[in-house]
Amino acid sequence: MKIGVIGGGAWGTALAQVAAHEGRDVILWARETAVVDSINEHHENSLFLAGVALSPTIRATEDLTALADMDAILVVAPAQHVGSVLAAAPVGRIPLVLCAKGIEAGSKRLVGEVARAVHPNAPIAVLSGPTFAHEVAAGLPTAVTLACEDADLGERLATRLAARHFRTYASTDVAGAEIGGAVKNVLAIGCGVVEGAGLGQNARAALIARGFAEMTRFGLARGARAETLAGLSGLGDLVLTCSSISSRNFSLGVGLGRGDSAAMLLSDRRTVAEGAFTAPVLREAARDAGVDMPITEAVCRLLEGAPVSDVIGDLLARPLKGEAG
Ligand SMILES: NC(=O)c1ccc[n+]([C@@H]2O[C@H](COP(=O)([O-])OP(=O)(O)OC[C@H]3O[C@@H](n4cnc5c(N)ncnc54)[C@H](O)[C@@H]3O)[C@@H](O)[C@H]2O)c1
Ligand SMILES: O=P(O)(O)OC[C@H](O)CO
Repeated sequence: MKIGVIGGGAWGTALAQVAAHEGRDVILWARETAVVDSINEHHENSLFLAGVALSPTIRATEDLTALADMDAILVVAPAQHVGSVLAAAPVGRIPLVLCAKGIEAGSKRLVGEVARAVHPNAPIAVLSGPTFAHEVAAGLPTAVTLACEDADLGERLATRLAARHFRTYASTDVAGAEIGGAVKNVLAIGCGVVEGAGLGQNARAALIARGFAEMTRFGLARGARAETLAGLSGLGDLVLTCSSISSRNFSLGVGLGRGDSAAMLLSDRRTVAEGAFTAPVLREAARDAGVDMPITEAVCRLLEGAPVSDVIGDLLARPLKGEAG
């Protein structure tokens, strides 16, 4: 099976490394010449995944047409750029496995909806779950959801993308897999704020549980299945990113919790914290759907510069309600 990867960040590189197991050929498209040169000359992505020795069967390119005869393409550009990058890619009927976690600003579309609009003939799958790139690249045990509406294709992709340390669990709930991954990034910023502001571990656990309630309300309103939201791509990833400073979203929140501005925290990053872009569009999408998402609203206010004490005070001052509400 010939695998193409679009995106030479940490996650695209780690997935290329998984796909290259057993000596399989993989072509990775990156937009940075430095990434292409680093992978081809030194078998390392020194910009985004430094220190990991990559398989020599991974070939990098800046030419999207090199992906024209792939059996599947993993799409690992940041969510806000998937549309523009895919528009330039020769996809046709090649299955696209979407690995970005976010919602497109402006259009409010999930990444799958973006991909379908650009390449209506390409089958769509979503790969998502608790997956820090550096752990996957190091061969540490990891499990993901592989969602595809076409169950047969989903099973084939799940089988072919799995490796000994990389377990894929097939699902047909594409929206559920996407929504879990997009929403958890926003909630992870909130958990980082709790950490940065020193609000304690009780508060963090409460935010994870009530954040999961928000994710579930929004997901069900958008056609996701509850079991997907409670699975690897939803709750599993929420727990991971809300518990570790390795998460870019969590670490952004830590900075906000300490009183730094989002503009300052985002300005010196080469890597992407998807939740910062997803939060405002998720807030809009939730309002459109009539879904109450107070933690998402709070994260938006923090990103917009509201003082931490005001935002936390307002969250705590909300009227008491039943847990199921
Ligand atoms: N890193 C992880 O552990 C991890 C794990 C699972 C999913 N993801 C998801 O994968 C996606 C990619 O994240 P990453 O961690 O690989 O990225 P990264 O933070 O390591 O690198 C940034 C990436 O953004 C790309 N980029 C920047 N500006 C761009 C533009 N204008 N057009 C196209 N691409 C542009 C860069 O080329 C680079 O590939 C995100 O949606 C992320 O949430 C990441
Ligand atoms: O570093 P983050 O916060 O983008 O999280 C990376 C992955 O999404 C974890 O599954």
